[in-house]
Amino acid sequence: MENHNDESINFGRSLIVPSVQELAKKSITKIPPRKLHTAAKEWGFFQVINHGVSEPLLEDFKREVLNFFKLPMEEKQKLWQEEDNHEGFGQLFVVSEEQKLDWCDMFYITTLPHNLRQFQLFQKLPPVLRDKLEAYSMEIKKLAMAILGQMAKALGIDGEEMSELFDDGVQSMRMNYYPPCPEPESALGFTPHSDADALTILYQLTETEGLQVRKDGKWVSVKPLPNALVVNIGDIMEIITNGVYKSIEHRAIVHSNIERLSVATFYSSSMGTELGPARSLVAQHNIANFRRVPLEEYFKGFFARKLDGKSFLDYMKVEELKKNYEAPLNEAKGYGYHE
Ligand SMILES: O=C(O)CCC(=O)C(=O)O
Ligand SMILES: [Fe+2]
Repeated sequence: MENHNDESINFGRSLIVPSVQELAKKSITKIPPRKLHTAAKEWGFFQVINHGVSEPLLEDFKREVLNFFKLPMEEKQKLWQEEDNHEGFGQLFVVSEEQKLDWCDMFYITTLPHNLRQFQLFQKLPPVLRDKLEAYSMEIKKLAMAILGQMAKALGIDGEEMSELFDDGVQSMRMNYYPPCPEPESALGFTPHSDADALTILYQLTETEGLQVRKDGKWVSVKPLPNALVVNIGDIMEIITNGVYKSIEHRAIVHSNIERLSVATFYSSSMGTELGPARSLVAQHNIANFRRVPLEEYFKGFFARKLDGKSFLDYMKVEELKKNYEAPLNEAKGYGYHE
């Protein structure tokens, strides 16, 4: 008898992969490293659902942050930034009177490790907010560690090196309030920038669209999904991965008739560590694309500048360093990087 299989046409084949619908029912720690790797490499931005941060906690934290921004000005004033420290209510990256400002009020606070906290500021927080913030900070650290662990696995970064870098990492939070703006076309809520940290986990508290990501030269909106968290790669991760993952420029736009709120939680490597490409990756790549500096020096340099795209990361690039060496010594110092 004739075998029909011999004649049947096969137009191609594909590797068998798991059902993502089934995968999505499990928690983030089960995301196959390859899927995460592709999202991190191609986009540098992705949303996670079933991330393990409980819905009641997200709701409670949201409510407390909304109330926090509704406090009367006299109350907020007690939590305002001081001349010599940028934690509290106010604005970041303002270095001159002439600079164009963002249409945004923010509250910035270092949450981890405990010894880096400004205890004065913590003590002045409304007690319920403080409780919820503690719980949220812990959960977000767990999530960040799970994602970083999976990324390290996908990249082949040595587990011990990763642990040394991140177990005691620096976590800070930036709560953003974007009020309605009378001229939304001529203002921005948040100027285009990449985040300085390793991994940012952003919680969009309102359903208002506003976050935009630069992808192939176009601004793409990140739609707020209920209970989802937005994850993005920061400059430190670009450096640690020796450039395999890239921090992505993003911005926030504002609207004429509606407010928007978000909380970005930044996770960086530990304070005592040196920032540079992971040694286990440099060994694989045979080249280091970024130089090494103590993390503290990197942060001080970052915060001393006006935010401007990804240009601070360029400073860390080895080619950039070479260019500097060719320049006369006084110009080479002109970056304003050292105190
Ligand atoms: O509000 C947003 O969606 C963006 C906030 C942001 O990029 C940041 O806080 O670094
Ligand atoms: Fe950001």
